[in-house]
Amino acid sequence: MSDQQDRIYATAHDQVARFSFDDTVVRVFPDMIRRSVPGYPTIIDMIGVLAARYAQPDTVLYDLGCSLGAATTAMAALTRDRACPLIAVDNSEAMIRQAGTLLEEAGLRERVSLQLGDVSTMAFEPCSMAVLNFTLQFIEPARRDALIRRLAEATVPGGILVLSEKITFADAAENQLQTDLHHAFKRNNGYSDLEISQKRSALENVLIAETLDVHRERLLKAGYRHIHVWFRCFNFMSLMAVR
Ligand SMILES: C[S@@+](CC[C@H](N)C(=O)[O-])C[C@H]1O[C@@H](n2cnc3c(N)ncnc32)[C@H](O)[C@@H]1O
Ligand SMILES: O=C(O)C(=O)C[C@]1(C(=O)O)C=C[C@@H](O)C=C1
Repeated sequence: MSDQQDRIYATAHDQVARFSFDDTVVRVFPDMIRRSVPGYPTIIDMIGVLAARYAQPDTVLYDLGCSLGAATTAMAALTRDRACPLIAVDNSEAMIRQAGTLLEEAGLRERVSLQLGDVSTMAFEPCSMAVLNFTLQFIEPARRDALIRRLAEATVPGGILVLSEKITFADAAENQLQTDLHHAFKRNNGYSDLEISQKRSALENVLIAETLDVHRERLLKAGYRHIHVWFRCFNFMSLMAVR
């Protein structure tokens, strides 16, 4: 059900509706994210590698805004030797339903607690790794500080937050260049100019990107001690913040 090609914005819409993670998106999500986010497969693989290094026994591993559970699956595969419960959360019913099917097929339903919920209001248990893989950008900016602070408080010493985001740049020319290069990446992956522009309208005021400096300051203020950007391509990056 979820391996179809993304053609959602291929035909002209009179009015482009706000982007939402509904059934239509779920059906094409693996194709959409792979063709829209530069380096997405690498980022997923490396989340597994980071889990192998940072997962501490008897602490939780969180996948927050898990969509179909790609990061959960990568973390589970590389931490089989440790008693770390995995908790995967998303506030889209359609995503959670399909994630349940996929985790079942992968034989992971026992190990993973899949929860429908809002990550900006949920309570966190002591964790050694939390992943926000392209999720924070969809959370209201006014709620971001409190979420990151609560996550930092729940993270055990030596534990990490992996934060992947689309970013903006303070310098207008650089912002334009990186945005153009991202659009060239999408075009090279088969998206038309119409698809690119309609998707962009749909994401307006839904995906609210911030600069790397804003992310860095928020993380340091929340109590993370070190921040390492370990992946960047055009206007997409992933960092790890160490508690
Ligand atoms: C771009 S997708 C994340 C991709 C996923 N982490 C992965 O690696 O494949 C963003 C996800 O965040 C979820 N989301 C957005 N706001 C949320 C919130 N407040 N609480 C929980 N999930 C949220 C969306 O439903 C969507 O599934
Ligand atoms: O398609 C775009 O232009 C995006 O900004 C990418 C992005 C993301 O960063 O999450 C936006 C929504 C979809 O979930 C997939 C990818």
